[in-house]
Amino acid sequence: MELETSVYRPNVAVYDSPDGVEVRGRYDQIFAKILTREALSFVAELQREFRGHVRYAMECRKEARRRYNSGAVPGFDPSTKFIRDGDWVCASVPPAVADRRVEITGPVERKMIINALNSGAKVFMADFEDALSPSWENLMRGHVNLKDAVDGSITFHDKSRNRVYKLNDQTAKLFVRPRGWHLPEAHILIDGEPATGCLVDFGLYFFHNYAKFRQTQGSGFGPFFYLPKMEHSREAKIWNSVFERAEKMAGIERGSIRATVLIETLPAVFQMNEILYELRDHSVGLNCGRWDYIFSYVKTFQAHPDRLLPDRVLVGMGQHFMRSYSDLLIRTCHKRGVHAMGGMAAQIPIRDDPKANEMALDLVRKDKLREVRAGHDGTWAAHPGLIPICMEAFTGHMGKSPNQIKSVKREDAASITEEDLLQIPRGVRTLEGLRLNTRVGIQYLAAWLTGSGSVPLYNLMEDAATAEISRVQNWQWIRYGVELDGDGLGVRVTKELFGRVVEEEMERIEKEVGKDKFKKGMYKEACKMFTKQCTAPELDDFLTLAVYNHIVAHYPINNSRL
Ligand SMILES: CC(=O)SCCNC(=O)CCNC(=O)[C@H](O)C(C)(C)COP(=O)(O)OP(=O)(O)OC[C@H]1O[C@@H](n2cnc3c(N)ncnc32)[C@H](O)[C@@H]1OP(=O)(O)O
Ligand SMILES: O=CC(=O)O
Ligand SMILES: [Mg+2]
Repeated sequence: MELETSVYRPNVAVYDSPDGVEVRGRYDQIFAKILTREALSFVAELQREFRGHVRYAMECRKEARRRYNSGAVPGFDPSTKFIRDGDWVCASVPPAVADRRVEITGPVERKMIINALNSGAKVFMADFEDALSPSWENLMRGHVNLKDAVDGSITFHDKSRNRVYKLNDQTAKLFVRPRGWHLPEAHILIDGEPATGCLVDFGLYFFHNYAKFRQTQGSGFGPFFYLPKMEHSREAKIWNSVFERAEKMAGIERGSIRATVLIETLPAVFQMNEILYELRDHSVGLNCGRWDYIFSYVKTFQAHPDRLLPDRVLVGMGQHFMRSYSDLLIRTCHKRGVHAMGGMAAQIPIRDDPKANEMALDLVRKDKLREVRAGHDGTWAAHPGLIPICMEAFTGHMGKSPNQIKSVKREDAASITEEDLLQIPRGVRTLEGLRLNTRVGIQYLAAWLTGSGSVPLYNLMEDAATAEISRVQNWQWIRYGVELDGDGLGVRVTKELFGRVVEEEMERIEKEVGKDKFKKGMYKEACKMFTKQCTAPELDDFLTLAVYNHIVAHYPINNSRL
């Protein structure tokens, strides 16, 4: 089926909502097939049952932040030592997803979904999170697209190239990543309050797709999910209860739904066993979400000027704290019988420069070889052009074995300590680092405000997680007036210096994108928001949360901004 959403006509129709549910997003008859009364009732049930737990978990995050801001550092919890020392394992891996050596990721856009499912990767992670700007249109179209993908009818006609896209016979297995616990969905009010974004993403997708998915993709299991940005096992416990609730509603066996949790916050690295334990009947492993992890390192240590990061480009997987995190994740997952997934290299193919392209591909190759040799069971690719390299690295090492869960135990990683996991990354800070953060942060935000959540910038993939690093690093350098020690000039970062950098980088952006695009785009608005966040007295928790209201469009009353 080709997707044709209708043109906006005010006040023509409203969604058939159950009591206490108000849909304030644009009406579209295609969206109405997703926002059915029954599906909305299911989302409302989830919201009513779990909102108190979510609120409490978010309060606990704040409390932890207060402790870190008063000088504490994250560490292993003595009260859950019995879980870390225990001999338990997670439920066995569903055969349909035993082999996940290469997973492609991408936003829930129609053409990309088809391309990703046809890409030759074992898994496609369809993203409502880092790679998606969560506007009403993007979210709802995403649900329509996923429903068509799961029932196999999805097509896309690229009119400019007169090319029709449809699914191959063999496709990747679908995982869906809902938003993090912290993001609201302002277009759906439940009992007068914005719904929890991830419960909307999960609830709508699960409701419409569980039956078909289990028949056609999961061989009796599923649907499958990725769970982002958790900081504590209590958050995993909520997901586990949500899954049980959904299984009950659907009348399917407990343990049908499976999820891989991204370990992408610093506090969560000390909770990996506990997170798997909470989800032990629903787990298919953990993943090294390296970009958010770096962001989280800065955020966690926002009040620790002795733990400043060097230039963003220097904080790679070779840094001791990053290697320790990946090694401990592998050991933990394999001890518990589940996948230890690697992460995303930021390089993407460079079409117009063969030499630069070869260098970029070589960096990806090295990153994937490091992962598979360390014991990871699979990895992420940002672009279909990277799949052959990732496949080659993993298959070259694993051969026909679907994974390394049983073969690589990494007992040596048992000696990894809190100090290893927190070790300050080494490297210098430069003016070019400040400039790059600024240039990338502004352009990413401009894209996000106009509907694109993942973009190519300077031959790298940029999404919400990588943009966060740029933002918080700038904030930290300004806040502590750091010396740009890599330049050898003794220059310190001040608000005035940053102001000049912003001006000059805006000029550069205008030159690079062209006057016309610059004028039509939201660069000036993005610049204002990014500058405000980088110079704020208190660090905002999330870039996308702070600017979310700018993409909220309420209908049918008027197209208001909250
Ligand atoms: C930190 C994290 O959370 S990582 C996970 C979240 N991030 C992501 O998922 C990023 C996914 N990747 C992307 O969005 C894109 O690859 C970008 C933005 C980085 C680059 O996009 P572009 O420059 O437009 O890619 P490019 O023009 O080379 O695309 C070529 C083709 O590949 C397709 N393609 C590119 N990336 C993907 C993808 N991830 N999935 C499916 N298809 C893709 C394009 O649709 C295009 O198809 P076509 O030839 O049929 O028209
Ligand atoms: O979600 C992945 C990450 O690296 O962040
Ligand atoms: Mg992430």
